[in-house]
Amino acid sequence: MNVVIEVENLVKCYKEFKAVDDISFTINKGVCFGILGPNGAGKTTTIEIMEGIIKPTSGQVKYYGQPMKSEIAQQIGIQFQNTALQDFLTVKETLNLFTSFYQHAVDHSELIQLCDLGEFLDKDNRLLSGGQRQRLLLALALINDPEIIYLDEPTTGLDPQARRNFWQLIENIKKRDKTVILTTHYMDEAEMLCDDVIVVDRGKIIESGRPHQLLEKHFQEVFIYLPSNQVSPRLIEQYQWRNNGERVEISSKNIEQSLSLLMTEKVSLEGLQVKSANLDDLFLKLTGHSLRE
Ligand SMILES: Nc1ncnc2c1ncn2[C@@H]1O[C@H](COP(=O)(O)OP(=O)(O)OP(=O)(O)O)[C@@H](O)[C@H]1O
Repeated sequence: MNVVIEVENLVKCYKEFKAVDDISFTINKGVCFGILGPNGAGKTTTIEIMEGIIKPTSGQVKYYGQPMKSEIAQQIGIQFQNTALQDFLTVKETLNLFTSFYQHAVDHSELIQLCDLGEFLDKDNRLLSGGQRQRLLLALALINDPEIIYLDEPTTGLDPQARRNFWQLIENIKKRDKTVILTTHYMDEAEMLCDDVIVVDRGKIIESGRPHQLLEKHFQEVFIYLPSNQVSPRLIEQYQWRNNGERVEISSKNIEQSLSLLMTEKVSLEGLQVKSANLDDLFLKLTGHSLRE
């Protein structure tokens, strides 16, 4: 696979504080690459250095083996977390305005379809819902038909349905062989969209790879859940199951064996749930603290 971006030993200090602490990774063409981590981990600082918006204290970022040049900047699209949209302009007028900034721009009808803007083209920017605003910001990031697209926490603050709609748009962009770099602290989003991820905590990469490979590497077990009132304290103590008062968690390396044990012990299986580990569980395991803390 072609390497598009190489990040080499990136460090960013704010006085004594290291917001980014010696980070290195590569991104291949056509992948959706996730930079994951909790608030303050250093995700935005890292991608702002990659985008050329801020300078690193040391280290470098290469595009196609070269330091960033103006021709490469033309191939990059950025959806910022907080882009100020012009008041009193409609969505259609905003597309026209941004198109005028570029020599080459994508056909509007294609963008409108790709980002699903059709229903609110004549709406004033100030009246857009959160999801509509994010779809417009995505369209603006795509207006110059970039090869590389940066999305910084694109679904933060959206309701679950709007998040899912947005994921579909990103899937559509991925199908066009674009390279997408996504920061997020939503692990379901990363699992759904990302081909490769780095997990960042306190400015350092603590794990990297394909989401499903990371989960296979770190978890051989699945989790079985039962309502607490169905499991006797004797069993909980004997098998050292976790009990949070509402439900009992049974970590199982062999689900058939665990289920037959429960049946032998005459535990009711009503309301039983089985869950595989996800990236949230991985983060907790790696750092000892949850992503949402
Ligand atoms: N200009 C600055 N001056 C001083 N400290 C800064 C500056 N910018 C960022 N930081 C600090 O660097 C650390 C990393 O910030 P960054 O915004 O990169 O984190 P993040 O992972 O993107 O978090 P979030 O999910 O909240 O956006 C934070 O502790 C932040 O307070």
